[in-house]
Amino acid sequence: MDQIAEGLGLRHEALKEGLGGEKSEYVLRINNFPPNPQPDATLGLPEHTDIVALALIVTNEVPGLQVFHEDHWFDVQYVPSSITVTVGDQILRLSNGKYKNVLHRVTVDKEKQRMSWPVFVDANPDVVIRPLPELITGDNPSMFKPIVCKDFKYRRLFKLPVD
Ligand SMILES: O=C(O)CCC(=O)C(=O)O
Ligand SMILES: [Fe+2]
Repeated sequence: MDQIAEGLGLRHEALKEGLGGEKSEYVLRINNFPPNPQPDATLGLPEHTDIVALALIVTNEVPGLQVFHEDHWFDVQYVPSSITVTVGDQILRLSNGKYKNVLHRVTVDKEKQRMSWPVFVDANPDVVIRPLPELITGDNPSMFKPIVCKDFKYRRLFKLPVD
């Protein structure tokens, strides 16, 4: 988080503070993708962006994560002992669009079981998610309206429009 803040030319703590500081949350999800005899006809997870700030993803040795970039789906290589970091919707909004949320999906393997353990870095539910004031200038007006985190997540989960 500190490095991303630095990449935006901000104080190290700026992003973490924008997520609620010590009250930001870390949630571990365990995904199990059983083998599937028809891998081309099925997805483990359909395309989505994560409604959180960041995902830190650890997987077993079976590849499957794909990210969308410039009109193509790219396989994310499995690298032993590595953590894949993806940017979610909250960082998109806090960074006023400078860091893009990653559209991704998960494919299934014909023979092997895939497992993944993403840790989601999430804002405190009561924090107002808004572009950091340091990033708003005359040339860079705010691209997103402020919204309370729990309302944002509710609207995203139920596919309601969000400004
Ligand atoms: O399994 C993966 O590599 C990613 C999982 C994922 O995108 C998710 O749980 O939101
Ligand atoms: Fe995801």
